[in-house]
Amino acid sequence: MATGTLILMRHGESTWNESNQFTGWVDVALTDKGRAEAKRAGELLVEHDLLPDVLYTSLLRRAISTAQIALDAADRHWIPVTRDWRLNERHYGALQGLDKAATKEKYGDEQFMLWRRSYDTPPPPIEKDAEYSQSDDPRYADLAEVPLTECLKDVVARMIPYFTETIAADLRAGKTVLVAAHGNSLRALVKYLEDISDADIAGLNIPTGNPLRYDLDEDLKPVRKGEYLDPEAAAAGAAAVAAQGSAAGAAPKSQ
Ligand SMILES: O=C(O)[C@@H](CO)OP(=O)(O)O
Repeated sequence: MATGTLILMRHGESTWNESNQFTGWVDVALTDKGRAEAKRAGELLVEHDLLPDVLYTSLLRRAISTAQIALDAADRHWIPVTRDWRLNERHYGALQGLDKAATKEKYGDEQFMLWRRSYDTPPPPIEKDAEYSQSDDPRYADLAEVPLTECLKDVVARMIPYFTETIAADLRAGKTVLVAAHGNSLRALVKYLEDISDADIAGLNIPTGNPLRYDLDEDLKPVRKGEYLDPEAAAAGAAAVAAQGSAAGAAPKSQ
């Protein structure tokens, strides 16, 4: 018997996606293209008759704004919202703010890919008083410790208990749940849902602003692989994310 429906949505293009900078917990805004992607995502929800009952977002404005624009387009701007730091992007440590292509050039392909996509190698920690540190950010005042860097394994450790203990309750109640989050926090959740190995998860990239649908059984396991509502755009978007850091992967400028 199928239970609730889970929709995962990475935020639309951000200003630092456009400028090709490592972002992590830095709270950057959407570009015009990102806002257009968010609106299109909302239209896709309507076209697929997938109207969310509840929304979960990270504490970062690119996810918050994307969800708000998408839900507004779907006339579901009024649904209950829960925001939690556990859905935040992976903290990118001392790489936050750096240009991806310059970082790849400086440290080489192998180190660059280890930091970007390995399961358990975190980037170097950020200094607590660095420009792009979140150590003094009031939104994290309740955390015992604000991360100074994270690898994907660390994100799995914070994200999956939140999914199984909190989000799962809404899914078990039969609700359609929208989770608006980030490339790497959603990679952690997809890894769990689709039981992807630590090695294979390196090859998974999540495109911006394209809802990914999961129908779950009563054990909250997907009855089939996740399906993007716009599969063609998703394939192109995932390839563009994978190529970031190379000249060919530079994000096109939004108009
Ligand atoms: O910079 C980041 O925070 C993430 C997502 O934009 O980048 P990457 O895809 O390189 O992990």
